[in-house]
Amino acid sequence: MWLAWACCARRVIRQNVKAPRRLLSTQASPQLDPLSKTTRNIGIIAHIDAGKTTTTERMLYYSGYTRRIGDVDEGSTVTDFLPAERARGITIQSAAITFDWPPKNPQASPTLPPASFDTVPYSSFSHNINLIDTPGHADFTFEVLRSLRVLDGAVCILDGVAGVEAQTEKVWTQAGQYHIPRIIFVNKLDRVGAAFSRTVKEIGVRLHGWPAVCQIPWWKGGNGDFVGVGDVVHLRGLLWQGSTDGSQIQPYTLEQLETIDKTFADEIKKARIALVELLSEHDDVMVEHFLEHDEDHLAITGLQIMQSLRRTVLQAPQSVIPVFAGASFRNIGVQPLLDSVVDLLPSPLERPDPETSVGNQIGTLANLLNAAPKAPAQPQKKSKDDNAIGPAEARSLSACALAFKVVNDPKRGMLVYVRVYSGKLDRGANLYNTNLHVAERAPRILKMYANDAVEVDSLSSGQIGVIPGLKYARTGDTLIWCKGLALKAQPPGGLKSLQLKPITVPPPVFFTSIEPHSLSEQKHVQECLAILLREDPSLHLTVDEESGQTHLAGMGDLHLEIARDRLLNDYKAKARIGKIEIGYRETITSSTTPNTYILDKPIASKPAKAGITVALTPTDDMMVPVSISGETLPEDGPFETTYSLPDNCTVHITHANLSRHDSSGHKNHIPPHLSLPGIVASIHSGASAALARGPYNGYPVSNTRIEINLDAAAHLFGETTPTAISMATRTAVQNSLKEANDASPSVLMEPVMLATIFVNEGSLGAVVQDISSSRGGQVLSLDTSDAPVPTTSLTSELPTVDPNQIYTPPDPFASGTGDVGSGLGDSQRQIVARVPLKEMVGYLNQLRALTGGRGTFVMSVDGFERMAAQRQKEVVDSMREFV
Ligand SMILES: Nc1nc2c(ncn2[C@@H]2O[C@H](COP(=O)(O)OP(=O)(O)OP(=O)(O)O)[C@@H](O)[C@H]2O)c(=O)[nH]1
Repeated sequence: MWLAWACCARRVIRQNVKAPRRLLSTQASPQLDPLSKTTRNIGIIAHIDAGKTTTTERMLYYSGYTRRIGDVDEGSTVTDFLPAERARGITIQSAAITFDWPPKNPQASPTLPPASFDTVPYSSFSHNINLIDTPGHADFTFEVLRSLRVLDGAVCILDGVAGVEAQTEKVWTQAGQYHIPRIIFVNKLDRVGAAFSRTVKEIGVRLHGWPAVCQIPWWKGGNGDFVGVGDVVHLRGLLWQGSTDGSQIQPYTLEQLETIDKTFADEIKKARIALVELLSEHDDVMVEHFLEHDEDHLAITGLQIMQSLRRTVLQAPQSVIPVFAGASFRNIGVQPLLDSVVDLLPSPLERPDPETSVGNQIGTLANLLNAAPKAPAQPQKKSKDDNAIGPAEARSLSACALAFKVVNDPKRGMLVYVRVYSGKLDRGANLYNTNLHVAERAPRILKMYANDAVEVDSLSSGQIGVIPGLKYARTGDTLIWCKGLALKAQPPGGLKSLQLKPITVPPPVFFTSIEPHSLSEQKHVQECLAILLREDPSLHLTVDEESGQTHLAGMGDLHLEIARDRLLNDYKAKARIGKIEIGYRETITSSTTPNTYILDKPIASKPAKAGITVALTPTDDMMVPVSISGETLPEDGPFETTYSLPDNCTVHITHANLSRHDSSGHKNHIPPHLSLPGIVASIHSGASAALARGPYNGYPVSNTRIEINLDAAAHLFGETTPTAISMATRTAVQNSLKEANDASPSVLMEPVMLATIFVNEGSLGAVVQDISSSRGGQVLSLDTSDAPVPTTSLTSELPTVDPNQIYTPPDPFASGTGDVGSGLGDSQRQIVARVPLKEMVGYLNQLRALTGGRGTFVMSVDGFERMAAQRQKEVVDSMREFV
């Protein structure tokens, strides 16, 4: 009999349910919030083209939110909604969509979840899933990172033919750094050449974890026709009917399988033994179950196995990786995968508290809110320290949320996706943006269900939702709500500087110039660019105020190509966009003595006067990308303020007589309309503007320390305004940069990439030769992808896995046993090399030519390096050719 999945799952699972003797709940406080308890915020991560969007479309369809299955190849998917995504068949923006799994019965009245899930599977109750489909292309790594931040768990999709690919490894490691519990879905098992066994072994060695094979592929008659899966957890076969929408699944018990496909039934038993053995090594409770069941691997219930898997998945670091099988495009395997999402991945209540800062204090959100002294606060007495949160202030915080994504929806306008981390956010709340220090009202709150937006009254902690109509909030901003606080009022004490940990934005390595067709178009072009930047903080914009030239910089050529498409096609900006070029940096080679500049000219027809003293010093040669928080450094004394700027630059401001900690004496030194925070912020913005274009070749300036002396008596006047300070600083720094360049010419720094290249053994020699001779790269390591991969600093907590110790079922297409350790003739090799970015432009085509189309690679910025004189000359000459 064919059964719809939801009923079939319930029935089979119920047969297996027995109350375990020892119960374990990882939930912090299960009764706290029934909604959060039954919420899963999960992401889908993978290499490009592994099938993320295809799988997501099935998830939406089976959960009842779409009436037809969208097709990537026809451009009819829900999640890839940008025209640029649909045209290219790739995901660029991560989209967050909500659905329920198992589907809710629309006729049934709402019920509360069971008090505990100790005796029933989580998937026996409908859960609210917020799913984030992330891009696989390396140019959009930042999109992936900002999504990872708000996830509680992830499904990693692998292409069953290609196995563990370069980008998978990268995203997997990044997710591991955020301690995100992960499960794996081996997709595309219907394709000729699919190798489940090899893929599972690659999971072990490349992703540094023990694969727990929870499903094995069901190849009809043992040959290549993929028809379903063997469910190792519940000991059954699940057969999908070919050429249907996949909603009907035929379950077979082991006894039934014995008669129709004995080899398959035997393999499920072997897989079960391996699974119980593996779990017993990582979970003591499983050992107890094993002994209770007289050491019979098959007698342990499906629920006990699931609970054990869940415990191991939630261990940090995660060393057991549950593996599932399917072919989304053929509609096979998605429903059991969804059950596993609910059963194995954590609710928001089971996740660690987010990292947060208040001024220079760093801790978890709960810690910072509770760190306030326990004694009752003096109601009228205002906290002296602006960087502290007292008990009264902590109590006044009604909600704290992170804006993790801003999308300009063609129909609904600007949508800000938020995740609430504390409290409850109500419709109509006045949200204070602690990054921009502005407040704005949240007129409505939405949940995005596939194509429909549903209005809700509030979002509680752990929930993801969308606020439409916000004017300022950008991706990465922290939004707080203090109930009762007027829109124009500031939150009390340290609350106004409370920030959830920002995401590291990598330095941009490509740029293009943008020029409006006419002066009248300029305003519209600028508005469109502002939207692009609000959506994507990994784009950088610089405007040269003298020449009016605008440069847009980004992470990769595809990144800028997409930005160009959006600007011209989606937003209809009328502008000429230049060719995409490498973003070099220039750096000074000599120090300057202090120069004082006094600006004294009207600004916007009003008298303005301000002065500043500036000196420059070059810093280290090598530049390593670092995160720029825009915050002052904690080690500063009261009379100095240091900002880290992009590209290894710093600005150190000395402000004698003006203490950062005590403003009571400031009125004796500075005009009443100015404040020290406002002054240093203006100096910061002026210095940043000057560094955006260097005097040597117009590239951003790197590796420079700016010493600024603010002498209030000599530099501040009655006509001094923040704009005047900023302009004076900009000119002073520009003058000093010119002086340094005249004394001894600046040099160029070029982006150098860390490339990981996967090739077949036969092409190794040619690829290494090409990298090291023709491209001037430096090969750092050569590994076989079959050999146990040694752990690195990022994976050092994880096991080094011997592939021979991993259980796998036989592959129908395998030339041998699929034993990765046995050294197959055409095994994969991994080359890690440092190569200048200039030499990697268009590399994929060359790699494909050298490897018969089989080579792949990923790269990320490793740093910027000073160029040798000859190389620099070539670059400068080639640039002049285009002028
Ligand atoms: N044969 C087969 N093809 C599949 C399967 N799943 C996806 N595909 C195809 O693989 C291609 C890529 O699928 P997508 O779903 O766009 O992959 P993706 O991971 O979202 O790709 P990006 O968004 O670009 O990273 C499309 O042509 C799909 O039709 C599968 O199970 N079997």
